[in-house]
Amino acid sequence: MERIILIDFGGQYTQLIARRVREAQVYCEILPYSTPLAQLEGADVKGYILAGGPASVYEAGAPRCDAGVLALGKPVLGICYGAQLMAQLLGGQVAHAESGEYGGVAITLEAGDPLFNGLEAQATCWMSHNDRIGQLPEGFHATAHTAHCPVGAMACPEKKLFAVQFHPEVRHTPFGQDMLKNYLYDICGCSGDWVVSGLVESMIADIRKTVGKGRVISGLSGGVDSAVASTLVHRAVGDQLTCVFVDHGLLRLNEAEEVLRVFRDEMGLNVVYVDAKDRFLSKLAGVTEPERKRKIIGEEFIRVFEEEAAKIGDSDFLVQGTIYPDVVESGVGNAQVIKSHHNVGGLPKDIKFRTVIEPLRSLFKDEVRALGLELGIDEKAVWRQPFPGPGLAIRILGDITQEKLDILRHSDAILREEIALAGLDREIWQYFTVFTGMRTVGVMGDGRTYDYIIGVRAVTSSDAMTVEFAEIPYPVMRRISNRIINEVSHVNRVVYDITSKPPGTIEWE
Ligand SMILES: Nc1ncnc2c1ncn2[C@@H]1O[C@H](COP(=O)(O)OP(=O)(O)OP(=O)(O)O)[C@@H](O)[C@H]1O
Ligand SMILES: O=c1[nH]c(=O)c2[nH+]cn([C@@H]3O[C@H](COP(=O)(O)O)[C@@H](O)[C@H]3O)c2[nH]1
Ligand SMILES: NC(=O)CC[C@H](N)C(=O)O
Ligand SMILES: [Mg+2]
Repeated sequence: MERIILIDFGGQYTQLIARRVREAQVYCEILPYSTPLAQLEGADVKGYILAGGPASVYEAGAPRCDAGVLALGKPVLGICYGAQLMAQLLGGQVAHAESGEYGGVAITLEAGDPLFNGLEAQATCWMSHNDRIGQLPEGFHATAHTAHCPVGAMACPEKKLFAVQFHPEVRHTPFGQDMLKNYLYDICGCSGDWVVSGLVESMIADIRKTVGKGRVISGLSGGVDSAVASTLVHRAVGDQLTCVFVDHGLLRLNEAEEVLRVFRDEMGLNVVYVDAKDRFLSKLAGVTEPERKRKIIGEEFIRVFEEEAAKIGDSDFLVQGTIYPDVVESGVGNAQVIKSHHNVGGLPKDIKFRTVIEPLRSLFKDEVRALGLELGIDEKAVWRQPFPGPGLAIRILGDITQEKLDILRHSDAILREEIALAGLDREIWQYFTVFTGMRTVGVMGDGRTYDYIIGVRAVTSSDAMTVEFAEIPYPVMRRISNRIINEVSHVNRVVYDITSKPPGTIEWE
């Protein structure tokens, strides 16, 4: 399979570039800037993209990739920081500009540049920079400019080197996707062989090869990721697979019954239900720090899986439905640790399984859903809203008690019922309530109350990497708030979270 290597310099939009390349049906792999040249090469690599980043190339210690990528004879596209780095590595000059450009900017694209083939000369692009290329490297010419930026883009077509100061990957650069396609198809010569649905057979073959005659344990949560991962493994090795569904006491109302009904009864998977409520809750008692909670939960999951593996006669393989955002947010590579997802950053060091199988590790959620539909998994499971492995633990701020869990579960069930009644459950990516732990004064039945605030979080997204708060109609909000306050004891106030991601995250912890 052909691939594009995307070199990461810690920018905000690196993920987005990868998504856009994949949307154009070319597989894209993100590697840190520190990757040695030998690992960047490969016959299947059709080209490179150098991504953006917060640093300035002229600072000491600014991240640099091996300059050798520019001399491999394969196309390279620099974007923003990547463009500036290309200029600098090849002898051009980059300096701090008197005024930066942020947001939508008018740009003139030169005719004749293969990157801009078929595009209108006068266009709008999205900029986010304060440095600019002052002097072009030898052999380059400027191929676009804005009022404040004489080198809006540059190229040396003979060497297949191209660079743009703007961000083609964001939707606010309307011609961006067409430009990327020009790069991928005309310049890199890709044929577009990446379709998620085409992966099923090779994934199954890979799993079969890895597992051989061994036994496999799969962590099944009822979410789409583990449903797809488990189904792939089931197709590959049939009844060598045992799915383990852990009830850690942090599930939603009736969730355990529902998961067993769908996966055991309807889909016919071999599912072991483990009641681990007491052990999780006692390990978590009194713990308030979010990262501590995540690490405890990550470790306890593994201990339960190990015990179940021992019961079925030692299984060497553990399957997890880990997907790409879990890996990135856990700070693998250059990325910062935003939060340790229990299945990646929360894994203990001493884990008894010989191999952890994660067939979905490089996919985004919408790609996983496409695979799920391809595999014929129940539509309800495919479109189920994501639910984090640590469950309600990261929706209770502070320590976890049975009383708080009961309040949270009850309010969450009401929210889900009302969202479904309003027909909004497909539109909204995730919606849940949060136990804030704060108490306020209220008046109910002419008496004073001093009770808890429940937070409501509802967001729209396509991949959980960036989100907007959902614009739930006021009448629906009113019903949600009335019902929660009237029906859940010890709650006298409901607030709505209107934060996007970034700067917020979806979960509160
Ligand atoms: N209660 C659980 N029992 C067993 N395994 C679990 C449980 N919760 C999470 N896991 C494991 O951790 C992985 C990551 O959880 P995560 O919530 O990201 O994925 P998911 O539940 O499969 O899908 P979704 O993100 O849609 O909820 C799961 O794919 C699964 O392997
Ligand atoms: O399995 C999981 N283990 C975790 O530790 C975890 N933390 C967050 N999430 C889910 O990931 C998506 C992004 O969440 P955040 O915006 O809160 O980082 C959202 O869908 C979250 O619900 C998790 N899933
Ligand atoms: N978005 C970016 O890649 C910014 C590059 C560089 N830090 C600048 O300000 O120009
Ligand atoms: Mg889940």
